[in-house]
Amino acid sequence: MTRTDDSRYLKGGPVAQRIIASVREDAAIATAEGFPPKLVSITVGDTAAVDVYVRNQRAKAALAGIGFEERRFAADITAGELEAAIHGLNADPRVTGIIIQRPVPAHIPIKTLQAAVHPLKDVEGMHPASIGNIVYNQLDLAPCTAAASVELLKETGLELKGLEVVVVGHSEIVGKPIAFLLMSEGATVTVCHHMTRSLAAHARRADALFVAVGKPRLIKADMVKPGAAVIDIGINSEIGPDGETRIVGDVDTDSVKEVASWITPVPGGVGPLTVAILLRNTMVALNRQRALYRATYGVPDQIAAE
Ligand SMILES: Nc1nc(=O)c2c([nH]1)NC[C@@H]1CN(c3ccc(C(=O)N[C@@H](CCC(=O)O)C(=O)O)cc3)C=[N+]21
Repeated sequence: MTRTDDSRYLKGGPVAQRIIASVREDAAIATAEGFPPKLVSITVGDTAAVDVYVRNQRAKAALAGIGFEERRFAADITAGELEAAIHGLNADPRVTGIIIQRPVPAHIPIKTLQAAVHPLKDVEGMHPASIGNIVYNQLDLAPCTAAASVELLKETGLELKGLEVVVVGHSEIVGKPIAFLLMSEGATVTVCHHMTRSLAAHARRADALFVAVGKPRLIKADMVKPGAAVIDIGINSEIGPDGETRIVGDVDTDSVKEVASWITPVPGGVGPLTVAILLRNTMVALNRQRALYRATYGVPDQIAAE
């Protein structure tokens, strides 16, 4: 079976297209009503790791009718200067959403930057208040990669209530938010990480296995329960047998696909959906800003009725 025809592959592209089409309708209405959505991307220093992501953000934002502006800062900028730039974007009514591309240089504390983004403009869902909302089961604006991964699992049609899920990797931006999203959906979640004693023993019990650690082919066929859904969030570049650089995930896809019932390809799985969710989050942010605007300046019902 060829890679593209195999129905075991859970592809992100079609789901992303659906989301982008619906974002496009909402963005057109908002624009006609005088609230054009706009996303600002911040990259700091060497951006090789995020170039693909930013390129796709720009292309898909254009498709969706969302404005996109990239701000690049030199690696030696201070945290204070960056915070000031973020505060400027917070105060700019033309800016709907701000995304700080990771990683940033080591001398810049990423948490300080994430906390500097106004929660109403936090389209990436990484402000402490946004993460808090996830813990409190308010799920409509979640970190994009985590939300994309969970959305792909839902494409399988598996009942999430009571599902045995294992998440490998406990990063703030992927593993932890996935665990919270799935707990909210009623799944039984086990989170494994570099100190976990027997990764294989845990992984083999999973009906759905999420992997986000950045280790090529960490997950082999004998670590996967037959019939499981495997969501591969890894993005690793390596030199292939042909001498070309290629992107591979954290799962040994060729062997695992013989055991699993569903598996996300890399590329073409979680990645494209991540970008679509970012755009959807931008519309969620815009709607919250508009609600605040209405609450502040809208004509109260009693006066309107007179
Ligand atoms: N604050 C922050 N949030 C992130 O979510 C974040 C980040 N920083 N820094 C970088 C990583 C990487 N990342 C990708 C998302 C989509 C694709 C993507 O669209 N991939 C396509 C590749 C298509 C192509 O090669 O053009 C695919 O998988 O099919 C890639 C990479 C998000 N990240």
